[in-house]
Formats: sequence, C-alpha cells, structure tokens
Amino acid sequence: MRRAVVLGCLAVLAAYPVVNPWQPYPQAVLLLAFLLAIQATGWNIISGYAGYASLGHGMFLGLGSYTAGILSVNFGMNPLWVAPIGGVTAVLMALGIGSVVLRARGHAFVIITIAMLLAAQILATNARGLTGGSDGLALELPFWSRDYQNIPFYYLFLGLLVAAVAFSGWLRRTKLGTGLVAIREDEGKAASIGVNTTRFKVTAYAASAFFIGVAGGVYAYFLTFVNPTGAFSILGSVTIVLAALVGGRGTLYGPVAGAFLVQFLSEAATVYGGTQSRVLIFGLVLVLVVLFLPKGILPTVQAWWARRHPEPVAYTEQQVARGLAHTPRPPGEPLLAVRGLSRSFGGLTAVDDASMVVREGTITALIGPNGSGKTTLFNLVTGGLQPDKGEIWFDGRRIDRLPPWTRGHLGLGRTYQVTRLFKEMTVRENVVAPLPDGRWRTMLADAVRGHEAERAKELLDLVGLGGMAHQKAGSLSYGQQKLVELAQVLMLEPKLILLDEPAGGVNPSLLDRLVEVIRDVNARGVTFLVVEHNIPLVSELCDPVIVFSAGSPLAEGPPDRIRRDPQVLDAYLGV
Ligand SMILES: Nc1ncnc2c1ncn2[C@@H]1O[C@H](COP(=O)(O)OP(=O)(O)OP(=O)(O)O)[C@@H](O)[C@H]1O
Repeated sequence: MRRAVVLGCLAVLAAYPVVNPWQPYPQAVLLLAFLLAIQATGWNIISGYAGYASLGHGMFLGLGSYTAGILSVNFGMNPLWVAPIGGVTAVLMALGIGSVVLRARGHAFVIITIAMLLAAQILATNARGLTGGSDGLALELPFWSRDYQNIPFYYLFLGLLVAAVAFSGWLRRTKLGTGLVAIREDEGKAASIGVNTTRFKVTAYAASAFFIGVAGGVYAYFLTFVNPTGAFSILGSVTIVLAALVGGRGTLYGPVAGAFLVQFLSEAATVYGGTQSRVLIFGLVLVLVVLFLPKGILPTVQAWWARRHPEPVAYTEQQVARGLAHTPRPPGEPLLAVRGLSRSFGGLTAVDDASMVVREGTITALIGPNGSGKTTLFNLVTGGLQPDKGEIWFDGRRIDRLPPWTRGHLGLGRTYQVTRLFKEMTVRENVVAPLPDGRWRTMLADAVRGHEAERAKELLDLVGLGGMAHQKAGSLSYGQQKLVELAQVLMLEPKLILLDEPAGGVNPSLLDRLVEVIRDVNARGVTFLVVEHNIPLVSELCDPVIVFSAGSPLAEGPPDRIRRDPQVLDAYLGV
C-alpha cells in the first residue's frame, strides 16, 4: 500500500514537466520543494532517528554551494560536475564537528550547530579572496539551451531526493539505524548493549550531510550565484526543522511530506502576503504542530489508519524449548573479579572497598538489604558509573576504564531492575538492537532480514514470545518485558549476564518461564550474577550466594549455609 502510494507520487512528479513543459513557475516551486525535502531527509537521520536536534543544518547546503562555486570560479570547472565534492566537504565538516561535540550527551550539540552556521557565514564574508566576501560569487550559466528552462534542474533535484530517501531508508533498516533509535530512546541503555554511541552519532551526522552538500552544489548552479547570507541563512535551517516536524520526524516519508507542505505554504505566503508574512506563518504552523500534532502529520495519519484497520495480534504464548535438562556445571575459573572497588555519592559510600569473584558456569546470587550497594556495583561493572578506586577484571582483562559498549563486546550483558526496553520500537527491533562487536560490517548488517533477524527470532522463541515480535515493546506486560530484555541481552552473545531483580513485579507463571530460560541459557555455558530479593527463588536457582552489606560482601557460600549464617541474619534483620 505504502509502496504503491510512493511510486504513484513519484510517477506523477516525474511526468509533470513532460505533460506541462511550459510552466516554469510551478516547476520551480516543486524543484524547491525537492530541495527542502532532501535537506529534511538528511536532518532526519541525526535529529529524527538519533534524536540530536540540529538547528544549523542549512550550513551543509551552503558548504556544498561554496565548494562548487569556488571550484567553478577559480578552476573553471562546471559546478554540476563538482557538486559531489560539495557532498564530501559537508561530510568532512560534519565528521570534524561531530567528533568533538557528539562525545557528550545532551544540548551542547544544538547550540554548536547554530554557532557553526553563523561562524560559516562570518567566514564566507571575510575570506574575500576565496569567496568574494559579501558580494558573493557569480557562476557560469547552465550549459544547456534556454529552451529547456529549469527542467534539467527539476530532474536533478528529483533524482537526488530519491537517492537521499533510499539511503535514509536503507540506513534505518541496518543495525546502525536501530542503534540510532536506541540512542534516541535511552542512550545509557544503548551503550550497555554494545552500541558505540559516539561513533553511531558521528556517523549519523556525517551521513545526514552528504546529499545536502551535493544538492548545495546543484543549487548554486541553479541560482548561478552564492553569497554568505543566502547560503548560510538561519531561516533556511529553521525551515528544514519545521518541514521534518510537520511531516513527522523519525519516519522515512514524514520529512518529505512536510517539506512539500511547508514549501507550498511558504510560496503562498510570499505571493499573497509578502516575504515577512512567511516568518509569521512558519511560527504559527510550528505552534500548531507542537500543540496538536506533536508527532507530525504522517505518524498521526498512520496511527489513525492502524486504529481503523487493526491487525490481528497473536497473543498465543509459545512454550519454552525444554530440550536441555539443567546439569549444574562445576564452577570454573574466575570470570569476573572485583578488587577493592569503591564508589561514593557525596558523603554516602555506596560501594565500599568491595572484593569478590564470580566463577565461570555458575548462577551466582548477590543478595543484601535495600540500599546495600548491589545496583551500584552492577553499574560499576558494566560501565554506567566510574569507580573512585579499585579494579574490575573480566575474562582475564582489566575493564574498569573501558566504555560500556566495549564491555558489552567482551561479553558482559545486563538487565535492569526496572526494565529499560526501547518502548517505541517493536519487540523484534529491541532484540536486534544489541551489537556483539564493534565492526562496521556488524553495524551495517541488515537488521530486519538475514542472520541478525533469524537470531532475534530464535531468541524470542527461546523466551516464548515469538508471536509478539511485531508489537511495540511498550504494549507488553511487565513480566513479558523482562523476558524480552533477557532475549535482548542474549543477542550480545554474552559470557556473563548481570540480572538485576529478574523476579521483581513478574507474575508466577512468567516467573517459572524466566527461571527455566535462565537455567537453559546457563546450561549452554553462560554465567549469571543475579541480584534478587526473592530468597526462595535464590535458594532454588543460585549457588553460590554472596551477601552484600553496607557496600561490600559480608558472606559467601551455598544457599543452605547462607540462610543459617548468624552474620547474614544480623545484617538483614538488624538483630
Ligand atoms: N546516582 C546516585 N546518586 C546518589 N546516591 C545514589 C545513587 N545511586 C545509588 N545511590 C545510593 O547508594 C546507595 C546504594 O544504592 P543501590 O541502589 O546500589 O542499593 P541496592 O543494594 O541496589 O538497593 P535495592 O536493593 O533497594 O535496589 C543507596 O543509599 C542509594 O540511595
């Protein structure tokens, strides 16, 4: 259905200049809509998929225009042939800015993008020798006959738009794309499942710039003129954001639909009310969209359509594969070793000179009163927090200075006390999101087809939720979400999984399944460290049991002995 609509629109747009060749004005309006759509589609990669808003994205159009303009004026090259170099310049600039700013999380990026746009404008004004200063650069006229009017530009921009949308769609289907959405939804969690957040964000920023840079070169040729205020206009950048927000950011076709709407609106405002009215109308549209269509037009229409035509959902739960009997393995070598680890929050020492080991092949429990520091220890081991002092060794390697994703790649996975699934993604996308290594090949692998998707299906079947693969993760019950989180962490192919209160809030029937899955996975060679308050469950599932009290281990041993240990009773009951 969607494909048919898209192809239909494309056919109409491709046929338009042929059917109606003597209408340069509507052709020019459409051509500018294509240009805006190319920019909004690029913007959507970093700001829609990854959630990092850029308010200066028009800079890449200006960079492309100046690259083509300078090469054309100084070296006599036709701007059209060098337009792809404009794309390369834009990518290089994005890589430079991104690798500095996108290391950190949060709002710095937004501010820097505006600052960069203004800096580019100042630079273009002052580097007179190269750019002609505020007078700008005049480019040669198009080499084709005037009879063709703007038709060649029309098709050039349309072709670029198709390429930009195809690229964005492909990117979204890769594991890189899933990782970007994961970053938007929960960056800390994304890092813990092996997503190298810095590299993902920088790649997305660079990818978002390419087609805009190329389009900039073509645009300069279309105008036969480049100047600093035109090329690096703040209104141009705001229009891109507006187009994507109106259409629906984070979707593939939303930014395109939004660009057409905004372009037509802008044209109508200029014709009927003068240039100034355009700014007013943009402001009004922005307010209306934020208030009434916060997700944008396309997602709202899609949601309406889905309500009218609900898909039958298979709620039948599958049985866990029961093939593997649990044969407890003899405890092996230390897989995780913590030595003298401490971490304080202000005056409170949450983990206090803790030392312990988790041996290969075990399901080790970590129990202790509320606030004794168990979750903090998990955060230190997986890299969500930095220790004040001490060492963490995993599989023979010191890991306490490594970023969370590298720890994930080494085989360290975790689940959370309160599940942290990416709620806007489907269950399958959640399971596919983790990256077991940092290779480009893995990042660019197709997430919805092939090996990765096969494995995600296997893991969902393992936890008995294969029938729910296409539902939004947020629509699942809490217990089901815990199972999906387990399937998700298994995608990392971990050696050790840290489970933070797996039984908390889970109903008894799902709890049985959870225990069964943990035993099954353990029988396949995966070690577990489990924080749990449900002591009967701990006694049934775990050996050994480590008791944490006031930030460090107090006792360790088999569950029976631990239950009778007077020191442990004292710590729990304060007797
Ligand atoms: N980010 C933080 N900032 C300030 N204090 C914190 C932070 N994280 C944990 N704490 C404090 O550190 C102490 C240990 O907390 P932690 O969550 O590690 O305990 P826990 O053993 O996991 O408890 P529970 O069993 O209730 O989950 C608590 O007093 C908690 O309030």
